[in-house]
Amino acid sequence: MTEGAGAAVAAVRVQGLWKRYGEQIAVAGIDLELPAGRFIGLVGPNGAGKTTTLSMVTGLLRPDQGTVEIVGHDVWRDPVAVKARIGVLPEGLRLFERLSGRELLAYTGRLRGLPGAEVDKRATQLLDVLDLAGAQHKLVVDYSTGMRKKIGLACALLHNPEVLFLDEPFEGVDPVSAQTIRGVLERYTGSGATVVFSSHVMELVESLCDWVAVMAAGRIRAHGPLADVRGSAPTLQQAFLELVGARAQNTGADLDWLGGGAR
Ligand SMILES: Nc1ncnc2c1ncn2[C@@H]1O[C@H](COP(=O)(O)OP(=O)(O)OP(=O)(O)O)[C@@H](O)[C@H]1O
Repeated sequence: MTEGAGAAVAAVRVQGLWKRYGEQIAVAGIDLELPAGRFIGLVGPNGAGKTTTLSMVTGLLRPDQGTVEIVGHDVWRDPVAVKARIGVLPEGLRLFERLSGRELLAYTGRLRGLPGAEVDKRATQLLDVLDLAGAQHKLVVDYSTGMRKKIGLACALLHNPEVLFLDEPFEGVDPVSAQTIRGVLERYTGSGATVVFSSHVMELVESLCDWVAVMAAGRIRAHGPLADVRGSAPTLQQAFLELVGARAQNTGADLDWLGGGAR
């Protein structure tokens, strides 16, 4: 059956995706379809394979096997079309440290092929909204962790992508900056764009996302609208612990020597 004319194209379609590092299987053959226009959380414990998956999905890391399509374009066969449609805030973000925030945005805008005047306008607005206007002429090397995340987000949003990928966007970010980032992302998805972000902070995912995919040991354990994945569990955290298994509930009872004071 062919797709009906009215059928929505998925923001991301992943089929049979594998990645091994030597003996270590980081991503074990995942299939996943992420709907467009949603705020999507990719959650999982440390080492689950989230970063590896996002790196393959955004064309930063070549899979051993499998395909990825972003709004209908193959990431590896049609990289230019894909890169024009996505924004990425990767883990361990590398920035041009010797540029100021304003210069970094100007440079990113020109790389994206935007006219200078449009880049200036958007940069001014983004710097303002993200509360970086006062630091726009400061070198990026002198930015704090939270400021780096915000300027990285501004760079990822500058060309108005259809799908935005964020790897742990709130890590190291203070509550005020987190609220600012959150506001920008909510406005962005409110206009029909898609956000995919990875996190292991369940409360954050639960409060932000309307769609989640749970990953553990390189596999997708559950995916769908937040309410469906949470099921009858009182919180996403509880549902997550049940999904990833009993080991996650180990409370360290064996560490009977631990308690402070030399014994
Ligand atoms: N470059 C690499 N070389 C070898 N092994 C790697 C490499 N990158 C990731 N791995 C392994 O692949 C697995 C998945 O790692 P990945 O970073 O994708 O997980 P994650 O879910 O993003 O974890 P975290 O939440 O801790 O960032 C882990 O077992 C990790 O040790």
